[in-house]
Amino acid sequence: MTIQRGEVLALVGESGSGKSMTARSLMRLMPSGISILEGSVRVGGEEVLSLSEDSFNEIRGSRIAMLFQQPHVMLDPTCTVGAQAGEALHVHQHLSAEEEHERVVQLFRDVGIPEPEERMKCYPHQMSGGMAQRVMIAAALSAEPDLLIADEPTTALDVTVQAQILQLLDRKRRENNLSILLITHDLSVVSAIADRVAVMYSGEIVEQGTTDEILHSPKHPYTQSLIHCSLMQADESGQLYAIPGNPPELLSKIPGCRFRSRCQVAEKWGHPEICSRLSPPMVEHDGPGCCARCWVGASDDMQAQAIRICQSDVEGNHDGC
Ligand SMILES: Nc1ncnc2c1ncn2[C@@H]1O[C@H](COP(=O)(O)OP(=O)(O)OP(=O)(O)O)[C@@H](O)[C@H]1O
Repeated sequence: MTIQRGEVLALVGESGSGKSMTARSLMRLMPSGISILEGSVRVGGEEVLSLSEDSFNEIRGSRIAMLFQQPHVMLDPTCTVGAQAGEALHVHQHLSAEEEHERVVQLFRDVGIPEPEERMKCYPHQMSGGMAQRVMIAAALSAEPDLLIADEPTTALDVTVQAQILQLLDRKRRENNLSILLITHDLSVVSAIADRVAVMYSGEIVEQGTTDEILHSPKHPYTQSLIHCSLMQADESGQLYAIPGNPPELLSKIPGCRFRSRCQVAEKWGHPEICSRLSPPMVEHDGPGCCARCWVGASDDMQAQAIRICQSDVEGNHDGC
């Protein structure tokens, strides 16, 4: 994924597809026992995956910040919210206690927390979910990061508070030219705030594009099914649409497309054996940055080559086209 300055990229996909783990990997906040085996993370062109833990600490919280789903779970119940919101300032900007206090008051005011001086003295349990999330946003933005990773920031909130928090994030993105990676499975949130969307399935990005293209003209069969599900439409028998089957185990290595066993498009397509045997290529559609990992949308040449490989019954490790 690439996120431009001031852009909101939504990362969507069903539960368990690996969205949160991807976000945590960017921050190097994986659960214990999990490590990054391969890949690359660049911030403003600088590769940060190879940095030492000390060097990465300079970036975490200052250039990349993270906002989590349940503010009451993430906030420390034994510390005042003012102290917690000032922590990144303390670590990264080395302000005096007085300057830090002033800055937190400003931040609280900026994110819409009324009576900030008073509220700073509160403990998390004394705040509503919406106010606690505003504290988290103030804390995350305190060191003026370039990128905010927001993992389901509104899922635990009711719809009116959800709209306020989205408005706040949208305003901060415009004011600070902030880039946001927004993780969600709520497509109404995507349409409200995202510029572009990346769709994840079973640990892989299977499609990327502008919000308009993904929501109104999705190319990948999984994205099409996801949007169909979100419409909550019942069929003639009154059944709500659901994607049949379950995703494969994330760590399982399976030949071909990971969505194959649930894909209704492959069934109707003339060459489903390709989908079962060869890993699909990422195919560009409708201009740069819009692409889908599916054989059905591949060029005639790519499909012909894949058919030849399948027909010649070569069993080697064909990865992609
Ligand atoms: N790259 C990976 N390598 C190995 N295991 C992974 C990887 N990504 C995710 N997992 C495993 O899959 C589980 C689900 O991943 P994750 O919580 O990131 O999914 P999610 O899409 O954020 O789901 P939800 O929407 O329910 O929060 C993780 O607990 C982890 O065990």
